[in-house]
Amino acid sequence: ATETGNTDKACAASNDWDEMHRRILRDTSQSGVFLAALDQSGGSTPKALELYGISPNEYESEPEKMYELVHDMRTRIINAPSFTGDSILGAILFEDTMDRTIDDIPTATFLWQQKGIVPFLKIDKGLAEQENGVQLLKPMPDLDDLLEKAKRNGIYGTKMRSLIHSANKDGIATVVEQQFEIGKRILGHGLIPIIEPEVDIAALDKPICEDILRDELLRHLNALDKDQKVMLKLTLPTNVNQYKACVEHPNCLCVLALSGGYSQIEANDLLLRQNGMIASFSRALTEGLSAHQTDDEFNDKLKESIRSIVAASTT
Ligand SMILES: O=P(O)(O)OC[C@H]1O[C@](O)(COP(=O)(O)O)[C@@H](O)[C@@H]1O
Repeated sequence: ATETGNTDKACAASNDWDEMHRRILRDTSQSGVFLAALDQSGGSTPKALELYGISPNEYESEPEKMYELVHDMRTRIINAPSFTGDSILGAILFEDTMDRTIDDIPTATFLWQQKGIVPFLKIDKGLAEQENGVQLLKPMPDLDDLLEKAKRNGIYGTKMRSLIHSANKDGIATVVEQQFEIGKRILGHGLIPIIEPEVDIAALDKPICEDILRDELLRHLNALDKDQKVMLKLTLPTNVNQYKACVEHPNCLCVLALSGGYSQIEANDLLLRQNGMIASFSRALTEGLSAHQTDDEFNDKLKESIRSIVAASTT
């Protein structure tokens, strides 16, 4: 009986994954939806909490409290009436968020079953030191275990962020190579990787970085097998339709845009010019939300932000 039960559970999980995949294929080709990035790591959470009106004094003496506070913020976002699958195609979670619950339901399951939102997991361990104008991903020694855990938790795909600071051809080539190498391991576990080689918006030679990056991305996309599909998550480019060839590439499910430190207005404005790119904003999504707002004020602000980001993601 136990064996049958386990098999049934495994089937249910894989049916859910297939259903999520159908949703991704359908909705990324239509546009008018976007991904919410709710995956600030331990390193970027203090800044996110500060912007939300919670100062480090409130948790400094108890490091674990920081994760509780940021989970409360994410729970408030996810529970908001406007945060549904109608506008939010997917949400990217930090591992700690996946490990926690919302209304006593594991976060990824809650997102999919109660909200119709496809859950993704941030799997990187942060950035290595800068070399050759770029920061590669730090080693991920437990990657295979983490990917299996992600699958058990009903996660559809993953994301990992590296960072490009300047137009160093070798550096950018190494970043993209590492992203695709790990991306193939992720595909091997039956998950869809989001390849995220961010270009720093302050890079002095940003458009040149973006030309080198596009060429490297296409080289690696061209080398994938027919059934190896990935997503890309990229800085909003300087040139209009910079990543058109990636958007149209058969191995690319969709091209997402990160907000990168641009304000919501700037990010939306830049995104509007890029046909086929859809938002996967973190800072530009949570801009203007505060722990000190009433629920009505919070929900109204989030609704307006979601409306504007949907409009910018529609081309
Ligand atoms: O925790 P990290 O790796 O510093 O990433 C911070 C954020 O960067 C992103 O990749 C992009 O976020 P922004 O839209 O704020 O640029 C998010 O997914 C993530 O929350």
